[in-house]
Amino acid sequence: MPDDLAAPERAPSFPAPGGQLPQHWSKCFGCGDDQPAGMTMTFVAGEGLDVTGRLEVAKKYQGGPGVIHGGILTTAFDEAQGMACMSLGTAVVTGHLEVDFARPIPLGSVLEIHARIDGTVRRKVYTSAEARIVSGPTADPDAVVATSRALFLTVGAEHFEKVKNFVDGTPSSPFETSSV
Ligand SMILES: CCCCCCCC(=O)SCCNC(=O)CCNC(=O)[C@H](O)C(C)(C)COP(=O)(O)OP(=O)(O)OC[C@H]1O[C@@H](n2cnc3c(N)ncnc32)[C@H](O)[C@@H]1OP(=O)(O)O
Repeated sequence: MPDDLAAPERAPSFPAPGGQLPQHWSKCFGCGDDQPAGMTMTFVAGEGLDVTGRLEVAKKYQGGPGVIHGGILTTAFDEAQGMACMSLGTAVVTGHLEVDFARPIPLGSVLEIHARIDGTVRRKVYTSAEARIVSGPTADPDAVVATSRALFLTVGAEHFEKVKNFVDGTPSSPFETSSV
């Protein structure tokens, strides 16, 4: 983490604390409601540059016997930290993401992921997040079961222009911050 982090302003377009965030794109595997294979994560805005996301760990997300696949949890962290970046009011993409898997997460759990922006340096947005099981066989809202850090880069519309011929569906942008 660099020591010259700036503390960005929360964008006026970002929902009020406790407000539901709209999906950033209906075909998104993480949050879209028009993606049959997707995880349909939902998010609520925090007080600052942060969000709390919810994921129901369905049977189809099994990796090892009885537990969530590590890639699914990684995707959930990507989505949650990306949604926290929506508080900037600027489109971002993931540049780097890392996850520490601290405890097994059984199928049937409901995960809450709290994600935040820690600061920015030029176009670089540094984020972090942690996951807790709030419902299910091993629920303990005080225990952190996994943590993540990520680096997002702010991008302009030209980033998505390069791949526009491969888009499946009609792009929508509820915050007017993202081409997808
Ligand atoms: C929005 C809501 C939720 C979304 C959740 C899901 C998000 C996603 O999954 S996005 C899809 C996955 N990500 C992608 O497809 C991105 C693919 N990568 C790229 O397009 C490019 O590498 C991109 C845009 C990240 C960076 O490229 P570019 O814009 O040319 O940046 P570049 O000029 O090289 O670097 C800018 C700065 O970032 C740094 N940087 C870039 N990539 C990295 C990296 N992987 N690790 C560390 N630093 C990096 C550079 O060192 C540079 O730092 P500095 O300002 O100190 O010199």
